[in-house]
Amino acid sequence: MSFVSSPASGPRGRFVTIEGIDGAGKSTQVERIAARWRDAGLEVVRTREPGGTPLAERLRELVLHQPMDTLTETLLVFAARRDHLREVVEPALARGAVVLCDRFTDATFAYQGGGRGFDRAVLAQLEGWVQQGRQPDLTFWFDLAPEIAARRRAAARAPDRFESEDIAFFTAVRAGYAQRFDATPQRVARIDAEVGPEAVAAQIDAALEARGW
Ligand SMILES: Nc1ncnc2c1ncn2[C@@H]1O[C@H](COP(=O)(O)OP(=O)(O)OP(=O)(O)O)[C@@H](O)[C@H]1O
Ligand SMILES: Cc1cn([C@H]2C[C@H](O)[C@@H](COP(=O)(O)O)O2)c(=O)[nH]c1=O
Repeated sequence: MSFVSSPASGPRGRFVTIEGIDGAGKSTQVERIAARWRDAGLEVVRTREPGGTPLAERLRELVLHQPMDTLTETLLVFAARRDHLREVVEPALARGAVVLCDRFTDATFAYQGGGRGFDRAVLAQLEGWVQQGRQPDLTFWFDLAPEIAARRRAAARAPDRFESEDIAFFTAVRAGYAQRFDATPQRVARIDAEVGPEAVAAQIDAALEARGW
């Protein structure tokens, strides 16, 4: 397994993202995915959005905990993303690393677009400006019923601004993910996240093996 292409074309890493509603079980799996590539000798950069740089982590604190309107929320997640891309993601991909990122722009389409009802055409414009064409090579979509995710969250931690939202919000976020992924099915591996951690891990392995990764 090598993600590094010939010297003539320069190194090229892989950008892998993990998505799903809060409580889907992403954090539970991420280190296992990273270890798979690390064990194969690859550099793995584990990161997250919003966040991943000192500036973006400060913006994350605001987005998760300060009251604000949806336009402000949207601009802050894209501002955090711009810094993260420039400082972490693009340099790592240029070195030939695997970047494993907990959430990316699909979350903006799902949460701000689906959950908050923000205009998707504006999101698409911001996406173009901020990302200059950068998209994940592979996205794991941890999909499960919002009721199950809510029970998991309630048992795990105190809620932030998003986690305090009701089932209707997370139903809209889930639909937002489904709509977003309809447009790019080839880059998305849907994971049935309602099953136990071992069964989730087996689906991830199968998706990677199906891609020769
Ligand atoms: N497959 C699973 N089956 C049952 N419980 C799970 C499973 N995966 C994770 N959990 C539990 O559910 C809770 C939420 O999991 P986790 O923090 O991994 O979710 P998450 O998707 O990272 O959430 P968030 O996006 O909000 O950070 C934790 O208590 C975790 O132990
Ligand atoms: C990238 C991104 C994230 N969000 C929301 C989704 C989650 O509720 C939080 C991040 O918390 P996590 O525990 O790290 O998953 O932020 C969003 O609304 N829009 C985005 O673009």
